[in-house]
Order: sequence, then structure tokens, then C-alpha cells
Amino acid sequence: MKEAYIALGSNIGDKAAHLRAAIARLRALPSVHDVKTSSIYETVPVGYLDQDLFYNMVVAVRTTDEADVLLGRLQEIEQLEGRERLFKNGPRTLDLDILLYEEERIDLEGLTVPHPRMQERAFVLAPLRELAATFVVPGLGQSVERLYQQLPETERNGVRRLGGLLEAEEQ
Ligand SMILES: Nc1ncnc2c1ncn2[C@@H]1O[C@H](COP(=O)(O)OP(=O)(O)OP(=O)(O)O)[C@@H](O)[C@H]1O
Ligand SMILES: Nc1nc2c(c(=O)[nH]1)N=C(CO)CN2
Repeated sequence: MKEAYIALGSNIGDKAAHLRAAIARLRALPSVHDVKTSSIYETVPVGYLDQDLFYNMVVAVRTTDEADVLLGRLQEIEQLEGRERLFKNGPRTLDLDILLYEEERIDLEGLTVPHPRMQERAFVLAPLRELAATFVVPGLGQSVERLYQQLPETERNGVRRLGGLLEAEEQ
């Protein structure tokens, strides 16, 4: 069994429902166990022009899948949630990214782990630090907490904690 951390994001439709559905599908996979969820955060879109706010969160899982197999399963869940790739960096019902896979560094066609932009993203580090604050990111040699503290204040101010999966529904 290997420990993996997955980032979830949605900025179309019922964002909390898309996230809850993704987690239900993850929990239903025979090769995925012990799914732990962070809070949901409402986050300002980074790198996108005039798009709607995102809901972001991170989950920790233990899996018997190798990272490339796990990625395929995540992409299948994205499709099932109706992800349409209208254009690069377009809005999406659901985006699932592998952030970390044990302490492994992976550089395959179509799969880079640790995720190459995670260290600059408050919408990733804010939820991730709830689950793995002391985890030292391979290749960066710094803990998740340290990376979060080093983010520019403007980055950290772009995310707002909404609460757990259920609470977000009541917002
Ligand atoms: N760690 C990873 N997790 C998920 N996808 C990855 C990863 N590394 C590379 N990819 C590749 O990225 C491709 C583009 O994915 P996508 O369009 O969802 O990018 P994005 O998530 O919107 O952008 P970003 O990668 O900056 O978060 C996928 O087809 C996948 O093969
Ligand atoms: N706030 C926010 N911004 C983003 C996000 C995201 O999930 N949340 N995902 C991106 C590409 O995957 C680019 N920008």
C-alpha cells in the first residue's frame, strides 16, 4: 500500500456536489483505502481570466495502484463528472491532480510527481497542510507547512476555508 495525496478542484455548477461525488467514487475503488479529506476552500482562480471562484480540497489515500494507474482512474472520475475540455485552462466541473505519491519522484510522459506547481499554490498547500504539514516534499527538501508559510501573502489571501464537505453545502 502506498500513500498518495490528491488535489481536487471544481469551478462549474454545484462545486461541492462535484467534490463530494469525486470522493464517493474514490472511496468505491477497490484499490483505494483510508480516504482522508481536508476542508473545502473557496479560492480565487490563479492564471485564469474572469473565471468563477473554485472550490478546492485535498484527500489522502492509501492505494495498491502504481501512480500511472491511479492517474488513469482519476481521469476516469473526471470524465464521469462531465469534465469537458473546451479549451486549455478552461473552467472545469472537476480536476483531480496527483500531488504526492510516497516520497517518489516520477517523470513520465503525462505524469510528473510531485506536482510541479504545487509549491506555488495556496489552493493546494492550504488544504494539504491540514493532512501533511510535516511532509517534506521530494526534490524541494522543505515541509508542506514551510512551503505554505513561504507563499506570498496575496496567494494565501486568495483562499478561504469553508469547512468540511457537509458544512460547505450549508454555506
Ligand atoms: N501529477 C499530475 N496529476 C495529474 N495530471 C498530471 C500530473 N502530471 C502531469 N499530468 C498531466 O497533465 C495533463 C493536463 O491535465 P489538466 O488539463 O487537468 O491540467 P490542469 O490540472 O488544468 O493544470 P495543472 O496541471 O497546472 O493543475 C493530464 O493529461 C496529465 O496527463
Ligand atoms: N483557484 C484555483 N486556481 C486554479 C486551479 C484551481 O484548482 N484553483 N487549477 C488550475 C489548473 O489546474 C489553475 N488555477
